[in-house]
Amino acid sequence: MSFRLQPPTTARPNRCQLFGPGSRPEIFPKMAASKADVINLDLEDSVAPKDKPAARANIIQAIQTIDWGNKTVSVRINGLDTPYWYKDVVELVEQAGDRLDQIMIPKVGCPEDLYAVDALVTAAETHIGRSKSLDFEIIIESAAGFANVNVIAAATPRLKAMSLGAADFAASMGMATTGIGGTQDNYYMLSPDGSQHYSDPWHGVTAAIVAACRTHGILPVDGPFGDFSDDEGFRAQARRSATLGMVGKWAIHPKQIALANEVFTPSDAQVAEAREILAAMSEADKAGQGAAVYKGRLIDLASIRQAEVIVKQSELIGA
Ligand SMILES: CC(=O)SCCNC(=O)CCNC(=O)[C@H](O)C(C)(C)COP(=O)(O)OP(=O)(O)OC[C@H]1O[C@@H](n2cnc3c(N)ncnc32)[C@H](O)[C@@H]1OP(=O)(O)O
Ligand SMILES: O=CC(=O)O
Ligand SMILES: [Mg+2]
Repeated sequence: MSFRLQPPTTARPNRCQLFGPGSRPEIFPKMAASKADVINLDLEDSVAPKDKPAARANIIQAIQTIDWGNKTVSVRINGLDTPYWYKDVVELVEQAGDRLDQIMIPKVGCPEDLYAVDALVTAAETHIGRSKSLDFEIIIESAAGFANVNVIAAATPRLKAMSLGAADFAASMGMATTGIGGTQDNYYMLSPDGSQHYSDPWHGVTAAIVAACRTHGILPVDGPFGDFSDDEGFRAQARRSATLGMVGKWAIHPKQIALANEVFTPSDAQVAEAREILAAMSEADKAGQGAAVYKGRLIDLASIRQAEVIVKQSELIGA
């Protein structure tokens, strides 16, 4: 560990973020009744330009009137390259009330994007005397976002979570695909025997997001998987993200909620093994040893930190 200690990551369940267009208020009660940890009411790309004002009004009314339980309630605003975002911010802060926990800022490319939104949110909060400070989450979904992810992660203490947006990311990077996440047909390695092995085109940016997030105590989240008919494709993508350190994944259809919760909730077997490792290391400590053998493999002080990740995650979720 560096002399500069890694801060603890925001402590909240964030296994599944369920999205719904702000222009479809009839689904809001279903979203509230779902098993998603985070609700993302959308003002951005799932809402047609002519519907933006009505979507804002729908969302503000729904935040005030629907019982969202203990979910994190977040609204995705429009990007800073549009004429919509400032009204999104001002109307939400001034009218939505304290049940609004967070706004999601899409297509963030540099820390100054967050500085600008922070300045506007701070002014609006001060103007109305809002007692609860609004949190931010962002989407990394551009070449600039990828290139600047580390400085973006340090931009404001409001920032609590960061998602990978595979669709816009692919477009911005000029990737030859129309798929939203998952395996891509042409991204494979050829084995000596001629068989194809698929690689993960999202690996680089995923690892960069996780590193930036963990450095600054922010939750790293995997974004959308577009083919909601492909459960196994979703699971495979989510398992890769979880293995790399992400804490959850978006659901763009209710079918995907259970899949995300399944992958991002540590299994009983994982938790039991983590507890056994902690117990074995406790015994080793009593015997004056820093290393021990568990099921035929080395465990040492780093194994304690690895096991604690799983135990803490299960305790946070209450699994
Ligand atoms: C790349 C990105 O930016 S992704 C993020 C932005 N995109 C979004 O927010 C899209 C979110 N998803 C949706 O809008 C919708 O799920 C769609 C368009 C994909 C599919 O909608 P539908 O055609 O209504 O789906 P479908 O008929 O399978 O719905 C089944 C049930 O789930 C409900 N439902 C659909 N979507 C949602 C949702 N997001 N949340 C809660 N319930 C939903 C339907 O109302 C329906 O309910 P019912 O059984 O009571 O009638
Ligand atoms: O906003 C999400 C994306 O994939 O683009
Ligand atoms: Mg996007």
